[in-house]
Amino acid sequence: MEGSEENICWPIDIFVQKLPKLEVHAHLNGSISLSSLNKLLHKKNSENLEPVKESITFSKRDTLSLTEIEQTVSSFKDRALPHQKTILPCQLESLATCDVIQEFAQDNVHYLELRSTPREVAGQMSRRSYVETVLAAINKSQELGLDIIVKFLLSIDRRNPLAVAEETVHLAKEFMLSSDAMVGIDLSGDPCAGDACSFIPVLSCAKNAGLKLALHLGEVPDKNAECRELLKLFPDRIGHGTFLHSSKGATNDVFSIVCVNQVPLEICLTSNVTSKTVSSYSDHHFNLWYSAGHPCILCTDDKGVFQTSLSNEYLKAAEHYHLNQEQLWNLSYSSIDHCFADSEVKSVLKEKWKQLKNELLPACPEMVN
Ligand SMILES: CNc1ncnc2c1ncn2[C@@H]1O[C@H](COP(=O)(O)O)[C@@H](O)[C@H]1O
Ligand SMILES: [Zn+2]
Repeated sequence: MEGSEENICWPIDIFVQKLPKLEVHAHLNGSISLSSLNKLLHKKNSENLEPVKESITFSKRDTLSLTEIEQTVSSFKDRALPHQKTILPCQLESLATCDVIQEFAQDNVHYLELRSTPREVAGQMSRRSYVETVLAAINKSQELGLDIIVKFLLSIDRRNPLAVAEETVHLAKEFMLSSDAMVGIDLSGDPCAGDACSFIPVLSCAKNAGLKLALHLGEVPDKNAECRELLKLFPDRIGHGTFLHSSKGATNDVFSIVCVNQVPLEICLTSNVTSKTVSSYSDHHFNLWYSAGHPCILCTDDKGVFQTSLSNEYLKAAEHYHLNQEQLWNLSYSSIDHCFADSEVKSVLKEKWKQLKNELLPACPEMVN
């Protein structure tokens, strides 16, 4: 009966759109939508229909292997770049970043953490200028008056050599001194590639400098040894954590470190099912962790590649795990505690959420705070 009363408030698809949301796991280049990509490609040169059509066909498929995702994500925009003779990589990055931020804002995301791997294009863009460009685009979006706070994490791609990771952390340390937006380091890339443990010293250096750590951990099975070592860093959040539950093959010590420390999990439903690291929504680890009261944050991962939105991820949680509107609101609200903003920003966000609550859940006076 309670459920039917809630439905009187808003239909669920409208509710999830109106719900104020936080996005904390979004890879910049995987978040570029097809419409944005199309726009960028046609900005100066209209001959380049081929790569766009290709991307659309590729990403409309229902499932993608992790390797295919890697190829799609990392070449999503790069495939188009050589055709763009009149626009510089930095300009393209800037436009793409602005579009991604605007799209999240339109989806009622009021706080966004973007992450991206600084990359260089010989003779045209250094890793440093890549970081400067994204930060400038973030500043620009803040000046446009969009109702969204944006932060930035630099990604270490585990396929890259240690020297690149060292340069990445060096850049993050340097830019955090001049920009409030620079908040942390992410470890990502093909989860089967490279030796993630070799990055422990550099990750530790980032943490000691005051940068937050969000690590992709246990994205694929049989990585207990790697997870055990990386968990010794006490990451601030875990990306996916698909195989970190004892019932998903994690050893008891690995499982218990995550539980005891209440390390928040960044949950990407569509991404995991599409990339087949999880066989179905009913088999998704979110079910296990959420029902045990473990901190979970719904995220998109690569909204462009997977053609999703954060509203859609909340809708999926409602559909597959029978979360009611009050639970969805609480899930979004509790995510504020796990974001990488300072306590002042968190207070501002909590205030905003509380104000919006009355409009969103008028018929739910029994709601918890
Ligand atoms: C699907 N699950 C995933 N697992 C691991 N890493 C992922 C990922 N999805 C994306 N990336 C990482 O993000 C990069 C693209 O964004 P940026 O160029 O950095 O902005 C990819 O090349 C990969 O390293
Ligand atoms: Zn990810």
